[in-house]
Amino acid sequence: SHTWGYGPSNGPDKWAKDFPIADGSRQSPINIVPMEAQYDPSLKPLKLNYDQSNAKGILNNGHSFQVDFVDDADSSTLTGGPITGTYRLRQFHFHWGASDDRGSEHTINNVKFPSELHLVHWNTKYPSFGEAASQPDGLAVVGVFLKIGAANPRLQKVLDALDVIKTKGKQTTFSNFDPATLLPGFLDYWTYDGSLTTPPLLESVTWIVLKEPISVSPVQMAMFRSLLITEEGEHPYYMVDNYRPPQDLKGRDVRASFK
Ligand SMILES: NS(=O)(=O)c1ccc(C(=O)NCc2ccc(F)cc2F)cc1
Repeated sequence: SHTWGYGPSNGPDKWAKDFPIADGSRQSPINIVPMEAQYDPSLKPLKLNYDQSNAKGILNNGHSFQVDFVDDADSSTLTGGPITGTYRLRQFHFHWGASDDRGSEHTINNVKFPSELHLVHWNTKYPSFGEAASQPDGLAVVGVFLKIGAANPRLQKVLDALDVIKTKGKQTTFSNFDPATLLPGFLDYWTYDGSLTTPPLLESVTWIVLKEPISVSPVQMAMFRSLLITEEGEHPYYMVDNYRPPQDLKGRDVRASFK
């Protein structure tokens, strides 16, 4: 069976065939309209406590690249914000475009950013990521927009590792990296109930989308686009436009942590 992707024959408009939840009631991403978000004074500040020694490896999975973390203890956690309890960092990854005018999954007033970072966490009330991924309160993903500007030195360490994971299935060790260095100065956020933005599109994600973007330079964006979705030896296709467009809100509320 041909697997899902972002091309004309296996892209987001085709996913509902194999994953009917694609047409569900709490799908992600969404377009965020700040004027329609409700300020919720009961929302707590986000607490992201990451241990840089938990970084394990970096992998090209054929539709993005991700940095995986050791998640067998509460050493890299997300607490506070809209969530109750403790969520453990599992991995972070990005989505990006073929050009700087697109690439993010969430949009703000229909404005697309060139890329979006996702920090994926799972609720420790469940025994594993896989278990949590099937629960309505199982996952929490922090989304961070990347905006074209000055080169981002903290991002550069991740990008420098890409040349050894060019093709699908390649991975290498990646250690001593604190993903908190990728976060903007202020952690104001919007939050809503949503889903994974790639198959299996499970409706288990509390989304926490930061208002403040981080910077990325055009040269750094070109490094994202040098990755391949194809395996070594296959005809090469570049990994670009690996973003799902915004989905219907279907009556959901979007809350803001700030006025
Ligand atoms: N872009 S996003 O942040 O919304 C996102 C985050 C994680 C995953 C994921 O882990 N997929 C594989 C996967 C692995 C195990 C499992 F049980 C479920 C499952 F989706 C997919 C999308």
